[in-house]
Amino acid sequence: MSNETISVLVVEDDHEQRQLVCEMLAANNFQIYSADCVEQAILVLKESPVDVVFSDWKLGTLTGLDLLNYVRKNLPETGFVIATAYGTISHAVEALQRGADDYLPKPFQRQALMLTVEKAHKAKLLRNQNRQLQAQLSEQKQLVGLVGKAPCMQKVYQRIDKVSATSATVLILGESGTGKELAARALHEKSNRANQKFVAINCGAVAESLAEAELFGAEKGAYTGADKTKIGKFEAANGGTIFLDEIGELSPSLQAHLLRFLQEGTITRLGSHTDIQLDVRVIAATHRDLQTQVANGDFREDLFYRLNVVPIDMPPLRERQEDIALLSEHFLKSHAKQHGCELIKLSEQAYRKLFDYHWPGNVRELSNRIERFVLLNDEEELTHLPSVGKIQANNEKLPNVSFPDIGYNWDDFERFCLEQALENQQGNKTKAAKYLSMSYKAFLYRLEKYQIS
Ligand SMILES: Nc1ncnc2c1ncn2[C@@H]1O[C@H](COP(=O)(O)OP(=O)(O)OP(=O)(O)O)[C@@H](O)[C@H]1O
Repeated sequence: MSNETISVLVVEDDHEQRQLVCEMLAANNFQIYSADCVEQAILVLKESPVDVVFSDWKLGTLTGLDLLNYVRKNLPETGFVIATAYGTISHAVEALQRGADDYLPKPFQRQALMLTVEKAHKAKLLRNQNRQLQAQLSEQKQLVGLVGKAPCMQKVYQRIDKVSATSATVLILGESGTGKELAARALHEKSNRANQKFVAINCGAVAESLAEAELFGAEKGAYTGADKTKIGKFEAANGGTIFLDEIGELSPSLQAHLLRFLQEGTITRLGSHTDIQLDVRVIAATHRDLQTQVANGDFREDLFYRLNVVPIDMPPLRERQEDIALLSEHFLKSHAKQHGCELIKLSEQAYRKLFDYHWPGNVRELSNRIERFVLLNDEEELTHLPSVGKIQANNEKLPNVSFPDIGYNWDDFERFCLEQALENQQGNKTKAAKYLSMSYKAFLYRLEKYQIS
């Protein structure tokens, strides 16, 4: 390794020793700074941060460890070597534990001194490189994160920024496709749990009979077919974040379990009596109006308040028209890359039509439409968007349902629609999903939810 530019601060209270070490290093073309105590060393470092600090353990009233603490706190990348007296191996161990790169027992040979200083310098370069890579990575994360500059999105970013440093429970509200899951991931990635797991679960997509085991785990034999212990999503997320999508779909019994976790930080696996303490941040989301669900008695009020500590509202796309061009460009690029297609541009007329559309499926719909455009390169197809007028006209085609005064159970109604659609299409699920203008996956979710076979 070239040592032409390596700068070393030698900290030693014994004048002769200091002189000797400095001379040895200078003879090998290191750039030398020196100090005889911790205080002076700090002054030197403030003026000229060096590549490596070579410090004696014993320095008057303070020790090399005090200097090491200062360096790790204020100049964390700097290499650090500590020289220890013969027979004081415990000092060496302590220094390594506190972040020194190496230690050198006294007395030492010139060669050993050179090797250890070079080793500390290498460690410094690695830390430096690591920091640069981390910075690049977080830049890339931003690129795959939330796109949008509208003032209502700025508010979302500010909220995310403010709460990401805490472990507060967050409730993300907004229509389907507005980016609730993306916001939850952004929150996790900005938090100090970023290196831990982010576990997402759609509460509406798990059959009720399996939901407890899925979320909280189950002991072997807890239910038919449980032939081994199952770790639930909460346990899997320990140390990290759990994202509970469609929280409004949670059954009353699971609402009680979740409330207990939020109050006490513990869960119990199905079939067990032992509490398990966990450290999991909860982010919940829903496209439903939870307050109405509370008023209707479908959602526990106490749980609602526990979840609603910090609400984040994801604005619908029609309320941030200024972001449509930005998002379109983003999806043109990302889908072209994903499918290995040429990057194509949209005409001004096409953009105008996109701006005028009301986007009931929000950003997801825009992404899907642009993806189709990237694959088919058919601008006419992309801009052939149903107008608001047409949607209203469609309302006339709705079946004439009369609602009884005593109210109506939404779940019964949904089940009724699913069964009718299946009957109408002679049990063909693909056709029934199409009949209800629903994706096949969404249709299957609901069949499973209502256990319609
Ligand atoms: N601001 C945004 N920037 C870039 N992509 C976005 C943005 N918002 C949403 N998307 C994309 O739109 C799609 C839907 O987003 P997401 O799943 O986060 O929405 P959601 O609100 O959780 O939907 P649902 O309520 O249906 O679960 C995803 O592909 C996501 O990457």
